[in-house]
Amino acid sequence: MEEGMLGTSSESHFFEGVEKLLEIWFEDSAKLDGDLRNITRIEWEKLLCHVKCEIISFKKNDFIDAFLLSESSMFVSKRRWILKTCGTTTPLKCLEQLLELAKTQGYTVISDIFYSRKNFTRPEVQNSPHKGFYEEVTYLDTIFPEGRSYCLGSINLECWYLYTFSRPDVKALPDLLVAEQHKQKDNVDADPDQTIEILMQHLDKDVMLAFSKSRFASGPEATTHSGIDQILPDMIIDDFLFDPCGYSMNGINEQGEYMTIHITPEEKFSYVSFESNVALNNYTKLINQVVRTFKPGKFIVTIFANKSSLAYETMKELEIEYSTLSNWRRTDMQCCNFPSYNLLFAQYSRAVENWT
Ligand SMILES: C[S@@+](CC[C@H](N)C(=O)[O-])C[C@H]1O[C@@H](n2cnc3c(N)ncnc32)[C@H](O)[C@@H]1O
Repeated sequence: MEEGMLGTSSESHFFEGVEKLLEIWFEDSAKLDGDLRNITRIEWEKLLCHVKCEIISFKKNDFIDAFLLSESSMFVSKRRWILKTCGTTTPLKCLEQLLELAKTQGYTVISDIFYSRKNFTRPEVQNSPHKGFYEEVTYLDTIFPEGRSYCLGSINLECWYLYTFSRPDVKALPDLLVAEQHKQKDNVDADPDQTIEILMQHLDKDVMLAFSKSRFASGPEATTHSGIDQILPDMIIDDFLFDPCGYSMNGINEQGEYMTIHITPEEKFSYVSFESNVALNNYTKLINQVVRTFKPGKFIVTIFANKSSLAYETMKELEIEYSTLSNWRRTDMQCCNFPSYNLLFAQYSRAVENWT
């Protein structure tokens, strides 16, 4: 019964768990009280219509507003906006509206933008402009003429795409540029920032059973049973269990950090993503815990760290330590230095069946 429930009941059933991830940082606002969190829920709902998803839950603290969406999550801080959406959503289509909303808060200059995603399992079911990375880049280039695009990993197998630009590389949108690009380069990275993503596939069938309505009635039950609440225990969790299966959670803590996990448990296309900006000087323990919680057959890790972050100097150590773990075979590893961020990309597949 349970096997059938997470197997495909109809051969045509498919859900693209792989998310499109947009993160935008604005330069300090020209308005004294400028804050993206002043934007009303109604405005966000209108913006999300362009993406084709809805808000299903909301939690906030003094630092961050966390929206759980029908297809993943949105996090809003004073000058940073993150949108992560899966399925056949169209997040790039809300960009122009986002920039208009940001302008109402005095945010007219972008300091960093990151658009990234893993290769889709079924790119042919996506909607424009997400039918391929080239189409996405062409669309982004019409808005940000100075962006740069990259592909990490193996272009003919598994890969991860990134479109980015950072000041001082890039200016703001031509029509939104204000004349006050007065910050010195030394101040650009005043806020430490790091983001880790772990994108997992071929997940353990028994672990995935927890993320279905036939097993648990609610998100909190699945969170506790699976051990998700132990990954970063200081996070206040907002979780949701979809019917008949599927799970999403956001966590926020008093340091203004977030975590988010999204689970597509169907056996034929199982996928779990973990993302957090928690500040750690070594991510090995966190990666091990996430991997032990979900038991994937393969996964990708990406870590972005700017020059002020704890993680910046230790990314290389992480790589050395983690590649020595005997359970995993590293199939790819690349490091990139961008103007204000370092990026580590690594891909692993399970070498042995042993989960100890
Ligand atoms: C919870 S969302 C999470 C997607 C996320 N990007 C991931 O990591 O897989 C997707 C899962 O929920 C299921 N689901 C059930 N009802 C859904 C709905 N109304 N909208 C989106 N997903 C739904 C999908 O079949 C899938 O297993």
